[in-house]
Amino acid sequence: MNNINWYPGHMKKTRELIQQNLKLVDAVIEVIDARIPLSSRNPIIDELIKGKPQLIVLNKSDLADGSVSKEWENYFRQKGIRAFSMNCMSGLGIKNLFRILESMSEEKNRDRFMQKPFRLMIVGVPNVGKSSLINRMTGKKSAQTGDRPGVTKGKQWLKLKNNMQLLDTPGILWPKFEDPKVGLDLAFCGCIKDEVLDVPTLAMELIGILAENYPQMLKERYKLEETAETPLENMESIAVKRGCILPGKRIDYERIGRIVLDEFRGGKIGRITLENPGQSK
Ligand SMILES: Nc1nc2c(ncn2[C@@H]2O[C@H](COP(=O)(O)OP(=O)(O)OP(=O)(O)O)[C@@H](O)[C@H]2O)c(=O)[nH]1
Repeated sequence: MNNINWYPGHMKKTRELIQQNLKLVDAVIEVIDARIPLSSRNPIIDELIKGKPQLIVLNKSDLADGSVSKEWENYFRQKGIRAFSMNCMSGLGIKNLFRILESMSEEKNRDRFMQKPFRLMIVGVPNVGKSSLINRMTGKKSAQTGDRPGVTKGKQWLKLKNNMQLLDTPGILWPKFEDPKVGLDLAFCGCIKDEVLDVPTLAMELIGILAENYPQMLKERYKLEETAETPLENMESIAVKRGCILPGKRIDYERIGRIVLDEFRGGKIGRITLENPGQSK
C-alpha cells in the first residue's frame, strides 16, 4: 500500500505532473474501488482530465456487491463516462476494456493515412489496483507496487496490442480528506492507513454499517443468532464467537477489530458495497 503523506505542495506537484502527462495521452483510465465508487475518486479528477476521453474501471468487483456495481456502471454512463467492472486478479473485464479502447483507437485513426499509437494513462487514489491493471493490460509484471510519490524518471511507454501504448507509471492521486465518511470508507477498504481511527473503533464502525446493510452476511460469517441493537454489542458477540478474550474475561477489541477488518478487506464476509448511487448527489 502506498503511504504517501499528502500536503499542499505535494498535491500541486502531482497535479502538474498529471497535467503534463495528460498532454501526451489520448485517453485516461481512472481506477476506482467498486466497493466505494465515490469515496475512492479524487476530488478534482473531473476538472483535472476535462476534455480527455475517460474510462472508469470499477476494480475489485470480486469484492463488491454485483447488483450495486451494475447500478454504478449506469450511474457513470448517465454522466457520459464509460464505466465497467473489473477484477484485476482474475482478469475479468479485461476483454471488455480492450474492446472499448480499440474502438476509441480506431476512431482516432479513422481518417489518418499514417496510424498513430493510441496512448493511455492510468490514474487513481492509492491501493485501488492501478499497478495490477497495468500488469493485466501488458500481461507482464512490469508495474511495481509500493511507494512511488508521483515522480517519473523519463516516460516509458508500454506496448499493448493493436498499436496501443500505456504510460508505465500510474498517476497516484490524493483522496478526498474533508468528509469523515469518506475517510472511513477509504480506511475500511485499505486505501489509507488504519491510523485514521484506532483499529477497534474502525472495525466497530464497519460492523455498524454491515449490521444495517448486510445483516445476513454478518450473521452467517460470525454465526450470530441475531444482530444486536448496537455495533458494540455485535462486536462483542463476534469476539466471543472467535475466542478473542483476554484474561479476566475481557474482550480483546484490538484482535477482533483486526480480524473483522482483514476479513472484510479479503472479501470473506461477502461481496459488499458501502456506497450506492441512490445516496449520491
Ligand atoms: N480482490 C482484489 N484485489 C485486487 C484487485 N486488484 C488489485 N488488488 C489488490 O489490491 C492491492 C493494491 O493493488 P495495486 O495494484 O498495488 O494498487 P495501486 O493502485 O497500484 O496501489 P498504490 O501503488 O498504493 O497506488 C494489492 O494487494 C492487489 O493484489 C482486484 O480486482 N480484486
